[in-house]
Amino acid sequence: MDDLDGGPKRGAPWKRMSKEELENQYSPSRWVVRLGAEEALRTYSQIGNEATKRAQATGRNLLDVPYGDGEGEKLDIYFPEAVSEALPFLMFFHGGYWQSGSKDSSAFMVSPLTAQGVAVVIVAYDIAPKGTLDQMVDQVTQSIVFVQKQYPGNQGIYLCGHSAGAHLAAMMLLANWTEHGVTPNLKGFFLVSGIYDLEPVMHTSENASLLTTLEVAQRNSPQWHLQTAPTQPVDPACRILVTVGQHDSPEFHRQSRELYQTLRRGGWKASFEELHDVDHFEILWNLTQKDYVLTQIILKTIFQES
Ligand SMILES: N[C@@H](CC(=O)c1ccccc1NC=O)C(=O)O
Repeated sequence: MDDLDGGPKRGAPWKRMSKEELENQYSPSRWVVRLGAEEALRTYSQIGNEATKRAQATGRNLLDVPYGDGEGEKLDIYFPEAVSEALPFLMFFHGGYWQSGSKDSSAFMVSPLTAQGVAVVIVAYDIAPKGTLDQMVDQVTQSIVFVQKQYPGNQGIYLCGHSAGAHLAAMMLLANWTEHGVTPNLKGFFLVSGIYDLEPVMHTSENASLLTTLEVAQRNSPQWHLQTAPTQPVDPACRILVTVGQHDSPEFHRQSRELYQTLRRGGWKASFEELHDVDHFEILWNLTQKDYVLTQIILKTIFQES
C-alpha cells in the first residue's frame, strides 16, 4: 500500500484499516438494517422512480431544461401550486458514487416541498465514466448560476445533496462566484450522508477510476480545502445542515462530523444531526413524507422558523 501513515492526516482512523474494512466502510448498502443490500438499492430506485412519476404528473413543471450546452446538462423544475414571483428554490443533487443515479429517479422531496411553496430543481450531471469529478463540480456550479439568472427574484437558493451529491453540494462552499458573473442567493445547504474527504475513497474498488491521483482527490475534497484555507459565507445568515443516518457506517459518521466541526471553526452557521434509526437510503427516501423529521427541518430552515 501507499504511505498511508505520512502527511498531515496522521492518525486518521481509515489509515489503519485493511483494504477490506475500508471497502466495507464505504459501501453504504452493506450497512442497511431492515433489508438486504440489493433489496435496499432496488427499493431506493423504485421509491425515487415513483416519486418522480408522481411529481411529473402534476404538470406544474419544466422538464429537461438545459443549463449548459452539454447533452447531460439538464434540470427539472417542479413548481408549487400557488404561483408566486418570489419563490424559494431547493436544488437537489443525487448520489450514486458519481457513477449511477439520474435526475429522472431522484424527485423524492418534490411533493412535500412544493405543497409548502418551495420550487424544487432536480439537477442532472455527467456521471462517470462520461464525466470526471472536476466536470461534475463545474456542471453543478453552472446549474446554480443558471437558476439564479433565470429567477433573480428568488427568495433563496438552498442546495441539497445526498451521498456523492452532498459532496458536490459541499464543493459549492468553495465556489468563486465572481468568475461566473453572478452570485447566487445561497441561503442554505442540506448535506445528507455525504463524503467530504475523498482520499480514503481512492482506496476503494468502486471509485479508483475516478480518483486517480491524490491531487484529484484533494482538489475535490471540501474537507481538505476548508481545513487548509477556510472560506467565508457570502451571506452570513447562510445555514448548513450536516446530517447522517444512525445506521450509516462509522466512516460516514466521521466524515460528516469532521466537516461540521471544520465549518463551525471557520465561522459558518452549521448544525449537525444524526437522524434516528435510518440508513443511507432511508434518510433520503423518507423525504417523500411530509412528517419526516428531515422534511420538517428543511421546511423550518427555508421558512426561518428555527
Ligand atoms: N454501491 C453502493 C451504491 C451507493 O453507494 C449509492 C447508491 C445510491 C445512492 C447513493 C449511493 N452512495 C453514494 O453516493 C453501495 O454500496 O450502496
